[in-house]
Amino acid sequence: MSLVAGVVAVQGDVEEHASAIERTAESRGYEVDVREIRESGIVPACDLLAMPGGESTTISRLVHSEGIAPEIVAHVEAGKPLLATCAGLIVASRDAADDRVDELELIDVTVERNAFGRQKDSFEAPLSVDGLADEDPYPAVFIRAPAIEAVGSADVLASWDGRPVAVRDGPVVATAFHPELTPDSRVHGLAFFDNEAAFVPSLENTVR
Ligand SMILES: NC(=O)CC[C@H](N)C(=O)O
Repeated sequence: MSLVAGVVAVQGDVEEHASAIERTAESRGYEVDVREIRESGIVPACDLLAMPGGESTTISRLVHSEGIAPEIVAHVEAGKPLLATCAGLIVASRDAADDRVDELELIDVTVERNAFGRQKDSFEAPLSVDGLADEDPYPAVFIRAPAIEAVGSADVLASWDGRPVAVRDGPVVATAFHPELTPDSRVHGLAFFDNEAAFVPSLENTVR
C-alpha cells in the first residue's frame, strides 16, 4: 500500500514535515511518496496534505498566486485530511485578523498572529492532546506561535495558558505548535490516520 502525501512547499519548514510524514506512515506499515507542492496540479493526486509553519503572509500570497489555494479547499471539501501547523493554521483559519492573509476558511476559528508574548517567542510545553494514541504529554514546540482566539464549529484538542492551541474541524487538524519538529509522530498519526472525519482514498477498502 503506497500513499501519496503532499507538503505545501511555497515557504516554511517543508523538509521536517516530509520526514515526519514518512516516519508516521512507516510506523503504520504504509509506504508513502511525499511530494512538495509549489505549483497547481499536484494536490488532486494527494491522499493527505500538510501545510507547514513559516511566514503566513508569504504562504498565503503564494498559494493564491500559484493556483494551489482552490485545490487545497477542494481536497478538504472531499474529506481528505489536512494537517495545518502554525503559519499553516493561520492561512487555513476563517479569520486571521490581518489583511495580508487571504484565509482559506477551512477551520472555523479566529486566530491572532504572534500572540504568545515576546519572552515566550519560542518555548516547549508538555501538552495534553485529545485523541492521541496514548496519554503521555506531547512535547509541543511553539515558535512565534499564533493563538486561537475564538472557536466556532471546531473541536478544541489542546490548550496552553488558557488558550486553545490544537483544534480539529472535520478532516482538518491544526496546531499553533510544530509537531514536525519533534520525533513524536502522534499528532501526524492523529491527523492522517486516526481522524474518523477524514477519508484517505488509498486506504479505502484496507483495514486501517
Ligand atoms: N512558526 C511559525 O509558523 C510562525 C508563524 C508566524 N509568526 C506568522 O504569523 O506567519
